[in-house]
Amino acid sequence: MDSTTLWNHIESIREKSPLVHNIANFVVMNNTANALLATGASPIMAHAHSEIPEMVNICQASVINIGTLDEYWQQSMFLAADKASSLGKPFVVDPVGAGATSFRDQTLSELLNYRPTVVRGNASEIMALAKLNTTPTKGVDSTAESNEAIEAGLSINEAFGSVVCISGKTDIVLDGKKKVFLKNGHELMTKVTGLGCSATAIIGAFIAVIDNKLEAVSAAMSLMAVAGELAAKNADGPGSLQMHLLDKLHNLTAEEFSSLLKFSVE
Ligand SMILES: Nc1ncnc2c1ncn2[C@@H]1O[C@H](COP(=O)(O)OP(=O)(O)OP(=O)(O)O)[C@@H](O)[C@H]1O
Ligand SMILES: Cc1ncsc1CCO
Ligand SMILES: [Mg+2]
Repeated sequence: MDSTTLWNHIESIREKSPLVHNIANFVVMNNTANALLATGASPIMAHAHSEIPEMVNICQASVINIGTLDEYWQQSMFLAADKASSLGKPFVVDPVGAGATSFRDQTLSELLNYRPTVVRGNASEIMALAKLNTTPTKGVDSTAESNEAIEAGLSINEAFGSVVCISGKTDIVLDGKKKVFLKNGHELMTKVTGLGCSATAIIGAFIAVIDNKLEAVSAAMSLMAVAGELAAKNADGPGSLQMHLLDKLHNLTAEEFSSLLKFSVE
């Protein structure tokens, strides 16, 4: 895996424009749809029980985000995960606020049993998910560093086969064989809600078209972090960061990407 491979994957999303089904959350629904469009994908947000199986069937991947979970949406998520796994379609789970309440944890443990293609969360969420958490989750924000969650990520990969992404200052993407470390991004990204949710939605687009899932998730996270880093340079604060980020997801060039990307594989 090298910088050119990751860039080629970013271009393939722009060319193929996959249709991505999202069960998002009330906070980020608009932002994540816009992030997918800016990346070159085609988003559709849908959670009605009556249409989930058909929707999953026509889309190339699904994104399941538990951010504003309720009893109705919980069933939407199970329907989507069930249909995706029976059709062999890729899906990604964002365990927003894992460990905060037993309702979230029960929902997540059921979702994991459908063997998500990818799980992407911050360090606190990944540790809560692996039931190894010794640090209480502070709502939806992480209280831990991503490298503290590597063991937790590996245990999720071993139990459920998922590629695991732990986001933070360093984004870590792992499967049972390799670990990818991405050191781009900007601290200001933690001051805009739902950039992790946007990262997860973008992962949905990449797993829709790229067969190698470790590469797909690494390409998605490198796009998000490099675009965020460039956007932060032009931003006066969180409001303009969100605006510049959408622009950069859309118009990032090969030169910008290769000159900024900081990644390593172990
Ligand atoms: N301290 C940091 N420095 C640089 N980049 C960061 C930092 N923290 C997060 N990021 C970047 O922000 C993006 C979102 O990751 P983050 O870990 O904040 O997600 P999250 O906690 O799930 O966010 P949310 O729940 O608000 O969606 C990633 O692309 C990541 O690289
Ligand atoms: C703030 C917040 N609350 C539920 S979902 C969400 C968006 C970040 O995950
Ligand atoms: Mg999150």
